[in-house]
Amino acid sequence: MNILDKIISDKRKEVALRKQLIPVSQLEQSVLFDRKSPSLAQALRDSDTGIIAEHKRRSPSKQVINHNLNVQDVATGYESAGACGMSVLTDGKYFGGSLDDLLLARAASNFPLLRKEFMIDEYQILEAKAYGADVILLIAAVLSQSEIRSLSEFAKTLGMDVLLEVHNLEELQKSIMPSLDMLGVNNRNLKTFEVSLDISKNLSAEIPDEFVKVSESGISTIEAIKELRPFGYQGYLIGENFMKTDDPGASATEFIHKLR
Ligand SMILES: O=P(O)(O)OC[C@@H](O)[C@@H](O)c1c[nH]c2ccccc12
Repeated sequence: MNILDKIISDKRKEVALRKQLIPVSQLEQSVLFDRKSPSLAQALRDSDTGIIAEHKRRSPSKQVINHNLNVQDVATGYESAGACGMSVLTDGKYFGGSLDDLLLARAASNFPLLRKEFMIDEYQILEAKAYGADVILLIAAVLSQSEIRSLSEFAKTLGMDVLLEVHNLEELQKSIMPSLDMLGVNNRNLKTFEVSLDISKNLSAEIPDEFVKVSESGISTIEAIKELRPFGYQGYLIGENFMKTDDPGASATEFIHKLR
């Protein structure tokens, strides 16, 4: 079993338990449930820098990235840096995150928040909304075409944006559908952890223009973004490069300033 299969098999068990713990009716009572979600796709279209900054304490590929930060400080730091939005890892077992991280980020900021999670069930989308997310991630490598369709259409009924992540042409071709807002190309292979910006470069021409193109993972320099821009990318998802520092907000501020 590769790491992605393992994560998904654990996730199925986790979601089954969560459903028993907190019923949907309770999620729907969250004061955040009726909040209007700002659009990350629109923020990226309107931006000349396009940074989505991520909160990630650890990962299966890098082990510990940073365990000494306060997620609220990171959120305010990223927002004042001029990031278009923030991605908050909520998986606990492999990434050290939680839904409480999302809630705290929400309490500290007003910009679009992405729930970074391995989504397999509508229940997780309801959780995302209830804990203050505006955007969900769907990973084509672990979902069938009909699952992508039903999950993305469900998110749209809640007024959320959908970022669909692919890593190869086959995943992209099965996924293109009108209920998606952004197409993200993950430069990291989630099965082997190998990273290459060529993945974004090679797939860009196959992404229809109506979707905002996002390049994800392994981006740590201004040069990388300048290389990717001519391929039509308007969004850049950056985690480790900011999170490995003592002050991710300050690091994002400097990065975004240099991009302008
Ligand atoms: O830390 P990086 O290399 O800048 O990567 C950020 C983000 O793209 C990465 O965390 C990510 C992309 N897709 C994912 C899916 C699940 C978990 C994590 C991810």
